Amino acid sequence: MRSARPVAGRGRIAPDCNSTETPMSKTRILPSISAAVVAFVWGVLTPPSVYVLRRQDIINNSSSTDYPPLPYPLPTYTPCTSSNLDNYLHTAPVNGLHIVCVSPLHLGADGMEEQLPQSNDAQEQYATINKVESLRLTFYKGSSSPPIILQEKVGGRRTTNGVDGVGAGKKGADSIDWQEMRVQFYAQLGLVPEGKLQQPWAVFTPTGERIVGDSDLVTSGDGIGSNQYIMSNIIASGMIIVTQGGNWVWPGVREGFQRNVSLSSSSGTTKSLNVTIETLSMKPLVLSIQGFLTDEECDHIAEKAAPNMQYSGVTLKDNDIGKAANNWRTSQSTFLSAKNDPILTDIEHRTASLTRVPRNHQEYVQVLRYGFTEKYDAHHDFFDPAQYQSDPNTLNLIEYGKKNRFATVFWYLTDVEDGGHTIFPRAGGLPPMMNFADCSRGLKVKPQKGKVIIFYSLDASGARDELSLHGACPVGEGNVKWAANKWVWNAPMGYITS
Ligand SMILES: O=C(O)CCC(=O)C(=O)O
Ligand SMILES: [Fe+2]
Repeated sequence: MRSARPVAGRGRIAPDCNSTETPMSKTRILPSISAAVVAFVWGVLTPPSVYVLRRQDIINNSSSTDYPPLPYPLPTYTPCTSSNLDNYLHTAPVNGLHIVCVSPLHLGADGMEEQLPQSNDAQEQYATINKVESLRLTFYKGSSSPPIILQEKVGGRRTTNGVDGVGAGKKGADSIDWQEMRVQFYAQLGLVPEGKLQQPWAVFTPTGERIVGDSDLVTSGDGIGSNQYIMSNIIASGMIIVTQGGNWVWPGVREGFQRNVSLSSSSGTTKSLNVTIETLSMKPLVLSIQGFLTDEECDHIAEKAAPNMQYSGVTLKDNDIGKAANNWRTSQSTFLSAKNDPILTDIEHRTASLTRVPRNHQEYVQVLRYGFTEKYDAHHDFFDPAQYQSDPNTLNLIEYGKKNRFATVFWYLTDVEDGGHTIFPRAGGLPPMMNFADCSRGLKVKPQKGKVIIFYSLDASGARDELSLHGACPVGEGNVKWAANKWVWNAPMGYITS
């Protein structure tokens, strides 16, 4: 069952087509790396330094000037206070999940560096975005604390007299070059670029809105996707999250951790929904959300699927070719398209909002029905290319491993009184199994109508998580379990386009 981790590609860093800077080269990266080493040693040898905020009259000035609004909304400001950080930091490093705190700075009238205000007040935000000349960045590699806190400053563009931010040089968000900041991210967080088997890393707000990805082309001007857009969003957000895998992963924090999250509706037709995401397991990452689906929605899905349910297959691995699927899986299933079905369409949008992964990464929903004794032995939802070497269709689909099922959003459509648990037999790092039908070990999730769980088959770095092994335990007498798989890939797949 085990497989090699995808080898991260080490391609060149694509220069931004519209950048006025020269493409990055080793000569630019090397000083950054030395700076990173110094910063690292500094960070390890000294306690985390708290930047001392110098009061400045800039705060008073900010209301006296009217700054024009930006042509896009800015994210909510999340200050890196210890209580906010508590919602993102882990006691052990998480592979591929990083936190960066961003403080905007400028040189005050006295030539001293000053921290600019950050808040949710629009005028204050615009003032800061117009005045910023450099940033102080605090890196939490692996989103763990303590101890790796590094401080780095990204300077503003060089001005005519060669000093950052002084004289006739540019001010404002556009004076800070995303390309330069990107180099710091590579150096400080140990990121790897997009490669044959690696999706590009990406930057998000703490609520999972994507700001920019490493392979994004930066557009010119000041619209969405421009340098100004990226920097304004990063500054306004205050805290930002970087995932090496390029897709949002809700930080699990610890078992039992609860996070309140607001979900957007599909097209303004339904009201938004507030849910609580609870961490059931850290390894693998399994999250649970009660009341995600209404009873009516659950019934609608099961009724719609019922006429087409079939005892059906699994994608056979090389070693299993010739074997019948009911060796492992005795349930019935069918795929449902949401086309012309406003209820399903709405749930797909809600699922996209819940995962913060766009809807075009989803497969059609696969509805499942288990009668008495029916089950699905432990398996992974990802495809390990090593196990599909004689299946060119699967290999092409997954691009030899660059693309894969990333997360499963599993919808429970009925209550089940006896049996029918979803089981994660390696939860917490338990050893590999000998008997894949063993329902006696690991984390067991009881089916409850309207509840969903999210489990991540790929970790935040994009690597396949062997611990995401899971199965469905046999259903007890007199019970029927209806449920559904909403598989979310790590890249757009073209199944769902509209
Ligand atoms: O029914 C369950 O609880 C899990 C089903 C499953 O893992 C699958 O269909 O891939
Ligand atoms: Fe599964």
